[in-house]
Amino acid sequence: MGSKNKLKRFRENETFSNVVQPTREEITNGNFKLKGNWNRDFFKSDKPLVLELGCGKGEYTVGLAQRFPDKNFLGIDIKGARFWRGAKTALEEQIDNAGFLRTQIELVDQAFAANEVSEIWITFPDPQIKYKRTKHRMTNFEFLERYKTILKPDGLMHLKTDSEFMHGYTLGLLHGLGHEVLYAHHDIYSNHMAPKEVVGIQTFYEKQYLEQDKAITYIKFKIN
Ligand SMILES: C[S@@+](CC[C@H](N)C(=O)[O-])C[C@H]1O[C@@H](n2cnc3c(N)ncnc32)[C@H](O)[C@@H]1O
Repeated sequence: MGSKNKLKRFRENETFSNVVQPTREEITNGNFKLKGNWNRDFFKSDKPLVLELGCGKGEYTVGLAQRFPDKNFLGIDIKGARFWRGAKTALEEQIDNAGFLRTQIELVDQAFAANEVSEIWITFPDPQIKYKRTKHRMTNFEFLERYKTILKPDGLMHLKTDSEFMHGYTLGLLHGLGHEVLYAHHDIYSNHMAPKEVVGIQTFYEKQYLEQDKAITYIKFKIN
């Protein structure tokens, strides 16, 4: 995408009522107004709050919001020019239970209060395979701890990825840490038992992997 197009999207994001773009300082200074108040002040409705981390264009945020009007969905990504797509679609189609937050996933435990979140979807994260990149892997121990602080005690986690490495790494970690795996499959489109929302929504990255005939994996789990 050209830089002119990006700038246009950045400007439009600023006018979108369903987009929040706080500075890092606004989140980390301890006074972030939306922390603990996402339903009351942003969605203006009291429903279970579901996050999509690394949402890209926001296919899951928008797709799930359409399928589950009784929940609120917030897509999070650092790249505003990407989620512009999902935000614009949600506005045009008047999907008022979908929104977007531009921030670093590392800050989730400062952007949300304890027990504020009911579910977290992680969709096609970069697997960060190299050893030195382990700290950026979105299901590593530190990230799981962050998710745990904001999730309700019975909160659900969903990981959808094409990466066999990410799938195996996460399963191993969950097993080792004694977390509860509720469902796992290494090739969801070959499994007729796969949950509808897992096979019924395809993200931008996912479509490219499917064209390359790659298997798509999924894990649903709880963090104890
Ligand atoms: C491989 S893409 C997947 C996007 C989308 N979920 C999809 O499946 O099409 C990973 C996304 O995560 C975002 N991302 C990666 N690390 C991040 C971080 N630490 N904080 C916020 N966003 C991040 C990137 O900007 C990118 O949009």
